[in-house]
Amino acid sequence: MNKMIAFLGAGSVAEAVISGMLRSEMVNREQIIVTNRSNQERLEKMKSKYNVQCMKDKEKAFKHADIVVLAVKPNNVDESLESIKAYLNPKQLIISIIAGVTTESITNKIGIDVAVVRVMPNTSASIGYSATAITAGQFATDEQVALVEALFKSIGITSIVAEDDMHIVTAVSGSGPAYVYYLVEAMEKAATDAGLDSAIANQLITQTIIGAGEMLRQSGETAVELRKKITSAKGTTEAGIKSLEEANFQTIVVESLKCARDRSIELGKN
Ligand SMILES: NC(=O)C1=CN([C@@H]2O[C@H](COP(=O)(O)OP(=O)(O)OC[C@H]3O[C@@H](n4cnc5c(N)ncnc54)[C@H](O)[C@@H]3O)[C@@H](O)[C@H]2O)C=CC1
Ligand SMILES: O=C(O)[C@@H]1CCC=N1
Repeated sequence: MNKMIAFLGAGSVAEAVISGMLRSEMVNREQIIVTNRSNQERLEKMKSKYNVQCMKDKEKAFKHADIVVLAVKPNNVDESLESIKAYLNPKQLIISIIAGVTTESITNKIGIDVAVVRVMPNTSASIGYSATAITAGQFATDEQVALVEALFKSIGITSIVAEDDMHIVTAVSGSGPAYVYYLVEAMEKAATDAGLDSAIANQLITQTIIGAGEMLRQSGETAVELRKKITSAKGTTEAGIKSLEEANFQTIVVESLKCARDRSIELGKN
């Protein structure tokens, strides 16, 4: 891949995607340009950490880029696109990582018939473990979608989805790692409250999460089947699961993801 990729926004997800792509050697550091609104310190950090091209001059950054990656918060879409749209042209490929905002709305804001492909990766991109959903906008060709797939396959797995499904995808796999970390926080609290050394607790819990993830991937069994194998009659797991059931754990999780999905819909409307 010998294209120039310019990032609008240098936050958490931009860093995860950039570090993952560099790690995979899909692109090299000279192909990556990073811009931000005003945080010079952040650009300097990206420069020193990844040695990518960091610049304030948006004309220089975006005019000659082949691919433009939008990695700003949904509430910064209007002003940030306004600041670069004069430098964009119909031959470029726009990749939007922004939650909620449709490809149509981005095309309209840019004001030219340019290809927009919307993606929803997650922060595990930084180690090549992103789960990325991809959806194509009106002007994106099959070739451009294939290019986006190849780029994001370098940082994990990809799925092509209908644009309307991006809201639930954002709840499930975009925000998903945060729910897992939240569960880990609770497990660590339980372990240390019971007197276990925190470093030992962290090591055991981390490996437990990795092992469970790999079992889901490798065993060919469903989550229910795997759970049942651990749940001995009258045993410890049964006691723990019973307590989760009494607290309506599944309802709570379903409700949480619904809130995240609704928020994605709301972000798109605003
Ligand atoms: N953090 C995550 O795990 C994921 C985030 N996303 C989406 O990615 C986008 C970025 O999220 P984060 O990286 O978490 O946010 P962040 O707040 O860490 O980064 C956003 C960046 O955009 C920059 N920015 C704001 N206005 C700008 C402008 N006018 N010109 C240039 N840069 C500007 C900010 O300075 C900041 O560096 C959001 O739309 C979010 O929905 C998508 C998938 C996962
Ligand atoms: O919290 C957010 O809005 C973004 C979208 C998915 C993950 N983080």
